Amino acid sequence: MVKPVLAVNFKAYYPHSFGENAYRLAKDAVRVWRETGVEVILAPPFTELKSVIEAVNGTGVKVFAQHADPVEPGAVTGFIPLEGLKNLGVHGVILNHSEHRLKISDINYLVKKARKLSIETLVCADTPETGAAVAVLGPDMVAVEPPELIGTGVSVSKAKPEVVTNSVDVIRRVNKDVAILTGAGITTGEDAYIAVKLGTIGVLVASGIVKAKDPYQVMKEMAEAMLKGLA
Ligand SMILES: O=C[C@H](O)COP(=O)(O)O
Repeated sequence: MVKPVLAVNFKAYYPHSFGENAYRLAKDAVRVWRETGVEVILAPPFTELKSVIEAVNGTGVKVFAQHADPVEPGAVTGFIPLEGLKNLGVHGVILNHSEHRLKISDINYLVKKARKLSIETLVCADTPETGAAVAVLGPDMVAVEPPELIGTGVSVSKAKPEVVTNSVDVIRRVNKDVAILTGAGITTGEDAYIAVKLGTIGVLVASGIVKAKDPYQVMKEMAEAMLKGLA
């Protein structure tokens, strides 16, 4: 059976995403990975990458940066080249998140360069059509997220299931292999269950986990629901 993907974007919620909270979230994710075997991806803020990488060291949990800049290392003050992320030990990078958009030419540059550096790419898109446009570039994963539902707690899989099914449809026409994720408003196990039932392989979640009273319970519930959905 193909493993479902639980990708957790910490964003920059304060204090939830920082310091001891980020470390604890990473340890909770390791527990969920051990107990369920789902593919868990964590995307902490840049400032927490090192501690989260240490927290998951020796496990199957992957750590992604939330963004990278389309630059070569050098005189680029404040920019983040992929080489720096590689050096830190990240497994992958999120590109073109709705809150940090990139031009399509820059996504192309970063996807190709990341592949050369053995860094996985999770490219976000706001519509099924944009999802297909970025899938053509050959990333490892595409997440389609309607921006109006992000952070609302209203799940795209329930409120706009046609966005999910259309995404699978148009993305599969141009790329047979890319992993397709559902994102925006995913909050419960049921939201994640519906996302896989609609044809995607996992979910990209932020507030529903990061701001939860018990992030471990929510991650576990989502992981188990997706396993059930794919069985
Ligand atoms: O990267 C995560 C997405 O933007 C979804 O955010 P959300 O789960 O808070 O709606």
